[in-house]
Amino acid sequence: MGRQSKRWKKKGGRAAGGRGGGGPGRGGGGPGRRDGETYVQTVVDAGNFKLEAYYAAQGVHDHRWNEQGELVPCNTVAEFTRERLAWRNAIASILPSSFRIAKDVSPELRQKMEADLDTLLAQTPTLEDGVSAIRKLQFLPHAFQLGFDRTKIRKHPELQALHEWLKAETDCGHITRQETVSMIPPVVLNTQPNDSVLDMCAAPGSKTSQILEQLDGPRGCLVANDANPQRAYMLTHQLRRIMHVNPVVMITACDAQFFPAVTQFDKILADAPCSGDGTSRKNIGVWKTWTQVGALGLHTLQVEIAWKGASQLLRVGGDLCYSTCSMNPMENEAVVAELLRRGQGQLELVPITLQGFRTRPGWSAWKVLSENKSRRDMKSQRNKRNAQKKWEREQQQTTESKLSQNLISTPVDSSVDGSDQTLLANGVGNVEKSNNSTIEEPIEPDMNSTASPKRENMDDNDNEEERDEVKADRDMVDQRFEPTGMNQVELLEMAKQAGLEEYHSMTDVPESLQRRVKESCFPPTIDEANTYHLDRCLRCYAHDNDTGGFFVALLRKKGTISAKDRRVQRASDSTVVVEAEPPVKKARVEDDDEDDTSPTENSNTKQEVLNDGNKEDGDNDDEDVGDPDERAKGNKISDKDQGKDDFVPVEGGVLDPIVEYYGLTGPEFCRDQFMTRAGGDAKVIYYIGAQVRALIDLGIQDRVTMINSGLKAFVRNNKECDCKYRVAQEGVHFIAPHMSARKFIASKDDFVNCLQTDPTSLAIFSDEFSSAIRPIAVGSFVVVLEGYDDQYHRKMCLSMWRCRGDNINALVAKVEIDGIQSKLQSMEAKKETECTNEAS
Ligand SMILES: C[S@@+](CC[C@H](N)C(=O)[O-])C[C@H]1O[C@@H](n2cnc3c(N)ncnc32)[C@H](O)[C@@H]1O
Repeated sequence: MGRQSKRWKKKGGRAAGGRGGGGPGRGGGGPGRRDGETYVQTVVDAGNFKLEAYYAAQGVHDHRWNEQGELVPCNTVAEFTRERLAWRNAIASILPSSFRIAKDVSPELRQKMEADLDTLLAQTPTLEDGVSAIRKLQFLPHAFQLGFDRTKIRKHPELQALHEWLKAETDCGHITRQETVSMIPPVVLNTQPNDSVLDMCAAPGSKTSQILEQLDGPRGCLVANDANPQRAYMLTHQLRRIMHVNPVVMITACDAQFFPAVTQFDKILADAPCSGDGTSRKNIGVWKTWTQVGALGLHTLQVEIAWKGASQLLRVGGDLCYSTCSMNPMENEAVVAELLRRGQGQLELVPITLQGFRTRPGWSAWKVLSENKSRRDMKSQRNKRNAQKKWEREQQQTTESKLSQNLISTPVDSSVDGSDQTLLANGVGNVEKSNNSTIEEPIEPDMNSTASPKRENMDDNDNEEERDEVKADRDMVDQRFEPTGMNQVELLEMAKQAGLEEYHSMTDVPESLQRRVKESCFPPTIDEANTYHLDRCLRCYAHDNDTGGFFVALLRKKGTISAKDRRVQRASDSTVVVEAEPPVKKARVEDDDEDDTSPTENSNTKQEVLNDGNKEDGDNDDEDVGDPDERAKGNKISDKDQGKDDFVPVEGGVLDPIVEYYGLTGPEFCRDQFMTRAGGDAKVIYYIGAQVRALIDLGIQDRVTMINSGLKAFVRNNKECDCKYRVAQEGVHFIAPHMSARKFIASKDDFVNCLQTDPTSLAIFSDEFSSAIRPIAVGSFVVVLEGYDDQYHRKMCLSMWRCRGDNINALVAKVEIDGIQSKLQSMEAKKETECTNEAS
């Protein structure tokens, strides 16, 4: 695939995956849009000299791929420079889109989807020279990387059909958009269907959902944890959205380095919090804020998280995958080396390869570089910068408010160009007048800023002076970067110009930096390097596969690491390996689990059901969800709330009538797997995987905040019928196999007729189907597509409601109905093709 040379061209605000402010430029077309593009381009072009000098000095550009596809040293200045520019251009261009087809999509549907995609891409013009429209990722079946980025797909008229297709398939859960490099750790971890897996830093959850697909059955277990309860809660929604609700998942919120060792897992993913400089292609903040301090500051946390995983939470023989989206050896090889050092031979690196994907071997040597500034210096520098920004913002706001009053009350100034007049005509008075243009500075999510966007005057037509300055700045960057030779002295000189110093050991490190620079930051000794095989780690660079930057390593545990071994304390290091787990404060977060408004059941359907198809009463399950303000208090915990979210067994008095009504039986049926929430008054009954239940019995809930687990099996009706609980669509595929009552097999036509959001008269169904349904009492029942009654994983079951009168109603969200319809269509298409083939 030709590498995409496209540069940043997004409008301000949304430009780099950042959060956009309002104001001129939003909505496109106006001067703000043009300026936003210029602004982002300006930031990226101006670069971050420190970042570039740091990585040049580390040796990122020392190797290149030759024509035979081998990684060879750069032997000349020209080779080095070419390599550096290829890297620089790649990290400064926008990340192309990538996605994968979900594993539970049937082979027929997958074939149809891939054919649809081929057709769509055949109609797509080549938008950039040398950019192929799509490539299949060889290291993961049914994963694709497109030649264009998300915004281009959304906005380019000729990509409209592709955009619609991606949107529709994403909505019904058939594809998951995920960065190419983010797909690597689950591939490397190679989870088996019955494994127990811990994802230590899981939010927002792209890798979690991929692992979940690998588990592929009710016997495994996946604990997805994140320190931030809000993010962990988002993870629940994310998994729901892509319909990866599964009884084997438990979502927790806990500092991973203190995760309680109540059990040991087969596989662990430590996708650690990192400085994220590999994300420069979607996060403009990297260019503006990167310093080496971020990585140094995270090194200890990364070691502690991964060490906790490897030493205590991983079973002997199990694998831990450590990954970051950073290229920094402080966050990568230095962390892995420290794990191997502490493991004293009980941990080893496993060689990994990714088919069809260029990766570079991990390093055994690197430099420890830092600015010689104390925390206090850095803080005061930051404060000064923030004060300056605040002042600029205030000036800006004052000017804007004066201008907007002026512009509204006075005729349009003839110097204002046509675009601004359009804005005024549209009633947008909030326009900066000087230089006839405005610009929004994007706010990146990682900046934690809620301040209004700063604007600068950088109109590329009218402000040539400014543009020249930017160009001069860029030229200067390039000049500073053009080494005359390639030796380390020169590279270090560049780093020095950027304010960085090299330290060869802890004794070199000034006292003021000793809290930041740890002994474990330094490269291994020669003896250590010979046994660690750090070259088995993988480095992924943006220009090698047109992706983000990434690092991944796979560690296998060979033997037990005893408490004594774990109590390692490095003599010259202030890092203490924490043995005792401090009590984890449980946090309560907003939770809608008891709220029967999950996306899997549309409000339209619910209304019909509650009105029993006859629209007579307004008995509403939603009323019972508690005071939303109370529930949205964030992660503060009160004594009252303590343990309220915990999962507890369902009382016999509640479960027995359900078991009887739906005839729940069979060798696999296990009452213990039905649980409810302590504070939920049994409004929802969850179906929980056996291994997850075992974790609950081991007391995990006493040590971590439980965000969510299992899936909704039954939901209380508050409606007069023989059973208080109806089957929830979310769990129907897991409940139906155990049902011996109120379950009906439907022919394809009857099944299709069930797929309505409104109550449907039984008169339109076959005699066989309607005569089976008519006699049953008002209440919940389940329909399974003929031929799928022994293939529940194919998800052809519907939760239905027998209404009063002669109606039935599907309790299924519109988006899920669409998904099932598209599955049925592809099955039909496949059948037709087979018939045609047979006939010919
Ligand atoms: C790189 S992101 C993880 C991305 C995620 N694995 C995915 O694929 O979507 C790092 C995550 O670590 C979380 N985090 C930060 N410190 C943590 C800690 N001490 N323990 C657990 N999670 C932590 C952050 O909230 C963040 O969500």
